[in-house]
Amino acid sequence: MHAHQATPSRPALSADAESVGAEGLLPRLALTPGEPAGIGMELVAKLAASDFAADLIVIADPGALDAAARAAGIGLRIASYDPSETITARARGSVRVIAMSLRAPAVPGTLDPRNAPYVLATLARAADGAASGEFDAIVTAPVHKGVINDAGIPFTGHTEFFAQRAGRDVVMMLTAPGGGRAASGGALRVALATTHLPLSAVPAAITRAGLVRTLRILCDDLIAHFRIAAPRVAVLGLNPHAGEGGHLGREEIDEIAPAIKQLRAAGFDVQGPIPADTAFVPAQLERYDAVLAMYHDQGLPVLKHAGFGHAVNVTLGLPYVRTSVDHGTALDLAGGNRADPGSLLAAARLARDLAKR
Ligand SMILES: NC(=O)C1=CN([C@@H]2O[C@H](COP(=O)(O)OP(=O)(O)OC[C@H]3O[C@@H](n4cnc5c(N)ncnc54)[C@H](O)[C@@H]3O)[C@@H](O)[C@H]2O)C=CC1
Ligand SMILES: NCC(=O)COP(=O)(O)O
Repeated sequence: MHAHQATPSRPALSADAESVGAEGLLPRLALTPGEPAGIGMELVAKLAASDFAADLIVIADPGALDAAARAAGIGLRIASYDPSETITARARGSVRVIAMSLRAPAVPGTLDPRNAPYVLATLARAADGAASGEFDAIVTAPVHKGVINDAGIPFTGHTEFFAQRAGRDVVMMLTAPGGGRAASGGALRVALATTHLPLSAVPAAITRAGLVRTLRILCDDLIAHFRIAAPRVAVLGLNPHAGEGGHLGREEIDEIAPAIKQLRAAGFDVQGPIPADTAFVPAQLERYDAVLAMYHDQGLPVLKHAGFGHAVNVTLGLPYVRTSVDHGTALDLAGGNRADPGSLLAAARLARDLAKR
């Protein structure tokens, strides 16, 4: 059944066929467009208009999705989602939708806290469907963390939301094409020991036990899902010069080095603590498959400098695959058909690849 008709100008079948599964079924990806005042719906429409081979299940308000697509010059074919239906080909521009209703009209560029429960409901539906095996993976477009909190709902990010719902410890890792070790595909991979918390709270959050958990998840995932047989991981220090032997801070001595020692004793090739200011010079990066940064803005500026627009955020440690874009809601671009879908496409590709593995 078509909830919203709109014929794409050229409804060609997907040519991106290498990814079709052994039984000929397309992998089923749950897509959450995120903040309705941002660029998420436009990006989802642009992904749908491409020849990307997957069964795209968009969890969103269908009217708002259609309007955002039209504003970008895309005529989507929006069908209602029936879980019992599987598909072997997707026409360009076609998506299936799990309909959820906005609480207030979506106005590009203007946040409205009344839509926060809607945004979280889309994430919850995606998480529950992925956990039950209904979806092969989740791909998320950006949410606005501030407006969800403005609505009175404590929320720090997708990563923490999915971790809590799944009851798992997770690790945020971003991967950008190029800039990393050639032997493991050349990608620059930056994982974070801490995620969305005030800078003043970071030192107390850097603990030996937490780092051991994070490094185990990171190493295990690099081996199992990224097919790196014996990953080499660089662990950054927290303080300038990795603490300068304790003269510029003790976290390296008290927490970080003992965690590294524990991982090495368990057979993992984990090095550090390495001073963060030189860890990202090309000769250093060539030695490592991933870098563990101690906090968000220690690692992500470098990653985004290297690959903004093509990088992917992946949550390691979940019982299902979840990837996301490398950018935020870009309220300044919303509704203007100026949003680059490169990162969402890369996130969808990685989700599909990881789900196949
Ligand atoms: N995965 C997620 O849900 C993420 C959400 N955010 C949220 O986004 C909000 C806004 O964050 P900002 O720091 O302003 O970063 P932002 O990424 O939204 O914008 C930074 C700059 O990049 C540009 N930009 C972003 N995405 C683009 C795209 N696809 N194509 C072309 N240009 C693009 C924007 O126009 C702006 O100039 C934050 O409040 C945060 O909560 C931020 C990062 C990730
Ligand atoms: N800067 C990365 C970011 O904020 C993404 O967080 P999440 O919403 O994917 O947890």
